[in-house]
Amino acid sequence: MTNSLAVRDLKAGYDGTTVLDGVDFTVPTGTVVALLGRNGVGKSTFLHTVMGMVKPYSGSVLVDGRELAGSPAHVAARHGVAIVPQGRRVFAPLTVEENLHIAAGHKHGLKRGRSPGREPGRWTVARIYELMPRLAERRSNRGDQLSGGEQQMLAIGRALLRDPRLLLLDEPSDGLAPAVIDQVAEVLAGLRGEGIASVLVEQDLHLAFRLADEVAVMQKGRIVHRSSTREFRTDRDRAHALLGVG
Ligand SMILES: Nc1ncnc2c1ncn2[C@@H]1O[C@H](COP(=O)(O)OP(=O)(O)OP(=O)(O)O)[C@@H](O)[C@H]1O
Repeated sequence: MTNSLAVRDLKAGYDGTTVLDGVDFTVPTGTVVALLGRNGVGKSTFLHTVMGMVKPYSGSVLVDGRELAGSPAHVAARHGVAIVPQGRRVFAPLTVEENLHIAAGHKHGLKRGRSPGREPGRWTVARIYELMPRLAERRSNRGDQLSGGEQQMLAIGRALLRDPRLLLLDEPSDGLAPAVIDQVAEVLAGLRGEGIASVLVEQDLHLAFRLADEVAVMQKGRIVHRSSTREFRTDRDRAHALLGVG
């Protein structure tokens, strides 16, 4: 099986501090891998380093076989990496429609109004509305008039419009009510079959277990456990020891 993402001995941090202390991590093509771990172990830093927002000290980040370690985020974006950041940064003063068209514009070299049709792996604003009808209903609302769940959906829509082959999701459930988490989970589950590999950083274990094929656990900037989701969720003692939860 090929890997969409293969990270080797990645070291990174901020101003000389070490946060990632030799991370080895793979995402087989078309699969979802949940990256779990207690607060502050370096999960967001890992996503930011893969995306090119944090420059690594050393190590390798292969995306579809191409070395991206140390490349800036726009290069990673061009090679099919997209991130849905924690806190779902959408443009507050712009409408849903404008937010989506800006993301789509990046892809089409700012040639607006052209629809590339329904090619597999190609996302259009119309397809985003199909996947998330709630966004279609709210298309004229500004980003800051949306609920947390709607903002999360908009952030997911913006990332998809980059046609990612590797999607980095940073705590999509953060700050959302359980019923809303369910809606977001349904959207993410709907991406199955789209050929997108994902890294899902998530504190909500129910969501992680529902979406992920495999589970990795980070402690102190290293991956200390890797298994199938099925194996991990049935081994409560291990989950408790690694994450401090039952
Ligand atoms: N921009 C930054 N500048 C300096 N230090 C940072 C920065 N971002 C994160 N850190 C530090 O890096 C360490 C790891 O943080 P990170 O956000 O990657 O952890 P995390 O596992 O994602 O935790 P959480 O679930 O709380 O987001 C922490 O000690 C944090 O304070």
